[in-house]
Amino acid sequence: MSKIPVFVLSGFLGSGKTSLLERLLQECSRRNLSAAVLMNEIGKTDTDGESLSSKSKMIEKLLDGCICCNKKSEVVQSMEKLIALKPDVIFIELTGVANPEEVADSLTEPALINIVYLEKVITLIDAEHILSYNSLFESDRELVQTTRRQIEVADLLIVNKTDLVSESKKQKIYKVLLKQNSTSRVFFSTYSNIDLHPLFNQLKTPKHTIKVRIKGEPHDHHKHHGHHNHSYSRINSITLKLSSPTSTTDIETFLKKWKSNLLRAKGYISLGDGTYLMQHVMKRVNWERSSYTGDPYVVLIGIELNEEKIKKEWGRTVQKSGASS
Ligand SMILES: Nc1nc2c(ncn2[C@@H]2O[C@H](COP(=O)(O)OP(=O)(O)OP(=O)(O)O)[C@@H](O)[C@H]2O)c(=O)[nH]1
Repeated sequence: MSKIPVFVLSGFLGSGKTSLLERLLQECSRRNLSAAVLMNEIGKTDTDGESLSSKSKMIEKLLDGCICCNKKSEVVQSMEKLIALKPDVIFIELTGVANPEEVADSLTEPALINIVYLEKVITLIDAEHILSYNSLFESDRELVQTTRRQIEVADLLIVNKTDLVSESKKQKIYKVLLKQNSTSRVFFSTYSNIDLHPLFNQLKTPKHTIKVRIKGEPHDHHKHHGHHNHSYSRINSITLKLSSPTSTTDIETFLKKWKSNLLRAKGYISLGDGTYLMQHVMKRVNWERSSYTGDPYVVLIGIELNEEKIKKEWGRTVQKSGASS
């Protein structure tokens, strides 16, 4: 029996992993390949899963924690559930603050090693923000280290969001990436739109040996005297609910208040004329009409977000919207 190829999709918060996953699922369906997905979200709620559930029926979700830290023990169980469905290929989308090595390591667990193999670690790079990570996260060396490892261990680097940067910035990013990982192929894209043929054509010759190819120093978290190499350091997430329609201005004003502590926010929000998927990466906000019918919510992911303060401010924002709607 040939082993099932596993693609690990890595990259910092908001870099374009889900956009790539959607393209990969479309390509699988075009090729009549059944695809299973293991999704991991730091928060308790799963915004991306809503849009993906129409594209794959084989989805396992690990919420409220990071697959490479406190959820690591559950990876094997989730993978076994997916394997039982006999997919042709499995995609694992990591949280933006996960270290892909840890997941690669999980695939070598006895229960999985003879059934799956790591085909590729693909790391998405947010072209707009990558060059500011060092200064943005200067107080959090662990986070800087994680973003570096995501680049260093990648088999394929996709510099995404190139519509938001100049040609000279693209060249600068390319040079930085080459320094950190000289063997990976580098693609430039918008909305994670790359030529997927080479990725799939290679799958015609299934491999029979596990290939957990980690570049650089071998990493063994057991050597850290029992201290697991956590990737998400001081990152936390907060889920906020809202019952009445609000406005984009109120939400965006609320989001701005948390400045650089807020790295990512997403959720389904009802505005006057229907429900929207709101996506916020660093300072940029996108609103997209959605057919979501569940209860509206927003998830905030950031560095040491002050839950009490945020919930209080949210209360004021929601009340204001409620009063004016
Ligand atoms: N301008 C622009 N926006 C993009 C591009 N790619 C993705 N986005 C937007 O960036 C936001 C985040 O994209 P996702 O694909 O959800 O990123 P992600 O890495 O899965 O995000 P998380 O896993 O939630 O951290 C969404 O609003 C996308 O529509 C791009 O190339 N250009």
